[in-house]
Amino acid sequence: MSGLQSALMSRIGSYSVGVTDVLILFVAFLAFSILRRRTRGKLPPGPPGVPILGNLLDFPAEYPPDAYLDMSRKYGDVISLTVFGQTFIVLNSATAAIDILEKRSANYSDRPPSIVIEMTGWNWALVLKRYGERWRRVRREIWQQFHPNALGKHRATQLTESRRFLRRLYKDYGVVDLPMQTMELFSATNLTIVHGLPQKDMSRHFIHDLIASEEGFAEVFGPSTFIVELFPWLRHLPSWFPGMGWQKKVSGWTQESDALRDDPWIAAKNAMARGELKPSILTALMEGVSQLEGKEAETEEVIVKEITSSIYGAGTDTGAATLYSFFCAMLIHPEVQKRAQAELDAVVGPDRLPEYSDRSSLPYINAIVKEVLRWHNVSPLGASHYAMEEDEYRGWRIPKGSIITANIWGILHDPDVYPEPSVFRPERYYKDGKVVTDGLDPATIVFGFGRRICPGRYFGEDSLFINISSVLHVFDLLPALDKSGKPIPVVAKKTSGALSLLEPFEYRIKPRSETALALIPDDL
Ligand code: HEM
Repeated sequence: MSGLQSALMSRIGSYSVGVTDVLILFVAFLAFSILRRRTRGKLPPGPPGVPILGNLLDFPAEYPPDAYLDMSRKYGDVISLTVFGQTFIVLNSATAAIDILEKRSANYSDRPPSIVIEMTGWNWALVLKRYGERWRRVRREIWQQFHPNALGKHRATQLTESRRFLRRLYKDYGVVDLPMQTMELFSATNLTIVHGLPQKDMSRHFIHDLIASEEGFAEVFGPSTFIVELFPWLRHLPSWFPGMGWQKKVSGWTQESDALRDDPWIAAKNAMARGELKPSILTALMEGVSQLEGKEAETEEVIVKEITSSIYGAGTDTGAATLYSFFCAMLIHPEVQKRAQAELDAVVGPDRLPEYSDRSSLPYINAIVKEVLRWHNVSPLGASHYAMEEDEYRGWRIPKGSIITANIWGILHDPDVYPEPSVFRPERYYKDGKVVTDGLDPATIVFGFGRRICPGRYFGEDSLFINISSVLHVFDLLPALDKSGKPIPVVAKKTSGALSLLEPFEYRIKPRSETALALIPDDL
């Protein structure tokens, strides 16, 4: 049973008081919905559903993006599902996602309202903020730091952290697992650029905060499925009251969300007090705060914390999970690895590591970056958007308050658009020694749409470029061997969830030569 399905079921199951009232409400509601549907135009097609429950049982039990793509073969690229009067619209083609979420962004830039988000305080994170003044302010500040012309100032840190990553990959091979290695890389890069933390304060503690907060985040990130969303007054009942067990979960998630927001901030404040904080996004923003006093200063400080934590929260595990999938792709496709290394040998040569200035001369590496983003897209359903007003698309009605999901994974794994979608093939975007996307660039899809499009997209791609090129320049990535010395086959198995990871796989790492190994600085 899918998260949404089981949670909605449990909503029904856990409601034990006033069943008759609820039934009357449902019947009245059903009559009202049928009448409204008849008079106000049709919703986009979708499974027919059943009385009362609507499409509750149609929500996919297994990996939803694949199931939505299958559904779209029957009903078309825009499908609708309705549960208790809430319309969910799933967009399964780039055309529909761009038409609705991008071209009509003025109407679709809100996020679904959620009492659980309010209760947990998760709305400090930009990605969950409702559309409005606070969202605009936080987003503007983040964009100023990560638009294409601002990226140059971050590159020295990205390079240093990338070199450290190479060293740890080799030195800690077999001691620290690869998912943790990639998390350390992105965590350290962000904590330096965003918070200005000195090297000695880089702790796995912040990574653990991120991992610990994932369950609660996943729950609030998808449309929230708690009974309190239907009956808001339940939030005022004590947690010992029958049926209020969910409140304990919410309280745990609140603590985890607070820790993710506050821990790097506290570490930065401590480092500042010791005079050890480095110039960073945080120090630049706090300079502005230091000119203010009283309440105004307090409010501004909260905003700065929301900015810095939003970047750390959104930009660490997404990058790490994507880079992890790159390693998997290289083990499965040694021919891609060899072709990339030939390009690196020709352009960069044996005497140095790749630099950002090499990027335009490394089209095959750039094609790999695009294919990594597509092949294992880590945010398969993106973030939900919310229709602020009623709308019409291709003659269908999109009611005000509809929750709109772009099936990013489905769009990027549609065999009609990307033949043999499960095969990792950078050649999809590589022709005659150039990157040619022919309108198929995954980077225009994976980062979402419209006014809510990921503000870290250029920075994310920059990080992937430097790390992918550096790893391939120095190392051969190989499957692990079993006891009899045979390579262990690697299978890319994805996990379901708001952030999709690849399940762990074993690997070996081998320096391409002594000269290549010697390129990794040991004094960083
Ligand atoms: C491979 C890496 C990444 C992927 C696949 C990714 C994907 C996404 C997606 C799908 C969204 C939702 C867009 C929408 O609502 O339509 C998003 C939002 C966001 N991303 Fe990223 N992202 C990545 C890296 C980053 C990085 C490095 C940063 C920070 C520098 C970042 C910061 C954010 C923020 C703050 C939002 C919320 C934007 C808003 O709601 O207005 N992301 N990202």
